[in-house]
Amino acid sequence: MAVNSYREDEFMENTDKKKIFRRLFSYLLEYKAILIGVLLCMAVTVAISLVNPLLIEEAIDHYIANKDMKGLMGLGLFALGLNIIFIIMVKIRMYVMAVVSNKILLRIRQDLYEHIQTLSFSFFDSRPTGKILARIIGDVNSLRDVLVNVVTTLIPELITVIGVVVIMLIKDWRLALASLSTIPLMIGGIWFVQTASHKRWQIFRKKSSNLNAYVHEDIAGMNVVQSFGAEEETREIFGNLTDEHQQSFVDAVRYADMFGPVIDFCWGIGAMMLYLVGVRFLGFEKVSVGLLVAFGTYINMFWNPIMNLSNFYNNLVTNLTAAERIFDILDTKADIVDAADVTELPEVQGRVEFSHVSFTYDKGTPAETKVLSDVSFVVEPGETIALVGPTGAGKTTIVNLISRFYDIEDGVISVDGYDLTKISIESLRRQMGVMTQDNFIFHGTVRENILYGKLDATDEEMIAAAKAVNAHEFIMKMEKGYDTELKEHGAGLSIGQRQLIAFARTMISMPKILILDEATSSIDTHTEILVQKGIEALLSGRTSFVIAHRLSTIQNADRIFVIDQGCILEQGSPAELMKKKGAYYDLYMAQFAGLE
Ligand SMILES: Nc1ncnc2c1ncn2[C@@H]1O[C@H](COP(=O)(O)OP(=O)(O)OP(=O)(O)O)[C@@H](O)[C@H]1O
Repeated sequence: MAVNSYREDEFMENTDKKKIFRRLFSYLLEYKAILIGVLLCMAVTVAISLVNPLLIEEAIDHYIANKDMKGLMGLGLFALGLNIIFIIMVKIRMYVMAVVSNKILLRIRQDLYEHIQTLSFSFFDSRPTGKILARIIGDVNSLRDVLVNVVTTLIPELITVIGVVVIMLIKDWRLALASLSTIPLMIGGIWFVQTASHKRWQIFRKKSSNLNAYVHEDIAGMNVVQSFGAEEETREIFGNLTDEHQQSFVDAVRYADMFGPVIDFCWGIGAMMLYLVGVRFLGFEKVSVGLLVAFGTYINMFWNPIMNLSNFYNNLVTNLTAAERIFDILDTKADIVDAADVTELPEVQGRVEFSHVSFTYDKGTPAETKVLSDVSFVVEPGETIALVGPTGAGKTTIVNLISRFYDIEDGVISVDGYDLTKISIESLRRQMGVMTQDNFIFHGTVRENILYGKLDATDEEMIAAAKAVNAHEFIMKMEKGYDTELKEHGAGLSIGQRQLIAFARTMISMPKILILDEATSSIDTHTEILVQKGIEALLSGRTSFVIAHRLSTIQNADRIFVIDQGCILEQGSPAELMKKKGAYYDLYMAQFAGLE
């Protein structure tokens, strides 16, 4: 059940922006030593920029007023030297911050990727792949500017602003107050703009995510789209989604772009107040030209960083939603996790027991609509169990529960007497082999795809596994044998060939418990007989569960479970069930009637 698709916006809890910012900042703190170096560079640049207006005041009031050209030249050279140091420091700071921010993005992406690997099936069942990709790629990239600007803008500009205010107050408190009289207006304006734009940036990110989800789904299902000639419909859906995306962007930008004019307005009024108070009320006898010029520079030095800070804030508001979405995933707890006191499952014999197991995918579903209700059975080591029954009966669900891909609501599932919730998931899954109809083939060589089952296997083991499932022959016919490059999803291979490679991958891991969920359905009958022989040889003495709609493939099973509506309707050997003339007999006759 998908809780959201490309049609619906993702639900996000309201988060505390300060907390998100602090958390993002904590990534920076891991580079404390480097950041202290950067801040020292910046302290030098801030100090130089604060001294510059004083040099101008000195030049005007002392050297120019006294026509001291020599002194003026000396001061000019001194200013030049300071400003060369300024440029070098800025370059160093920019380079170091680019390296640090990239390292942090890598780390966040790695954390996100590793965390997603631990999440349970229910997480992936409930959201489209495209939306997950949007968070790993797009949202993480959006954080780059925020991280760099925290250090290069927030800290130095704040220091500059405080420094400027202090110097202005010391030099002339009346001019200082006049220049800064519009600060309350600015705070009110920015608060209004950020509140309005943050909501709209959240909507924009959700719309981007929807678009991503749709494009991903559309490309993955391109063969269906083209074979049903549905290009027109998909174009229309895509068009609607891009319209929504674009509209949400325009909406957000409309508010975000108000940051600049608010600052400009307050800056302009502040400058007017400075000259009004300086010239009109105080007069030239109290305020020297040099002081007024210095104040004119300081007022720019105050509002310029304020403008930069507001741009930073704007950028923060825009991208904080990306951080929210990343932390939302990082905070998603895996449903299926090891309890604190789990033990390692030792090497198993393969006895599987279900005791009064009930299960539903949506917790809290009424008893009568449960996917499995009160299922009990015992499978002895080495037994081959075939699960048959109508579509949606619950066969796949039963085998998924043995691997503990989902947790049950009632009852106990155990392997060799070990309750699955009391043993580590890794030690359980390591001893299991699961093959489904649509086994994934990764981009890489045939060898890499097979070795996925056992990374340290030797070439001999790999060839033995491939031979056992009769994949060796067709692999050797490929251009470069085991070194042939396969495309993503196994494009370029027949479905049967993909399954043979997946079989070899499962075989090489030599599982103690094997699950074949419609695994042989795409192999032609001749190959299937060969594969079956291989499987039988490899798995003699191992427990296996085989789900098959083609009843001809399960005639060698020790027992057949007929599953219907989440219950085991009947069970027994193929011969016993035929004799019983119950549900299995009916299924068998329905498949083979007319063939005899
Ligand atoms: N991930 C899921 N989320 C919610 N419901 C699910 C999920 N997977 C299966 N179901 C539901 O659980 C029921 C049993 O599904 P299951 O896949 O076990 O049937 P099955 O017997 O294996 O069917 P088939 O022979 O078609 O593969 C069905 O009603 C199905 O809709």
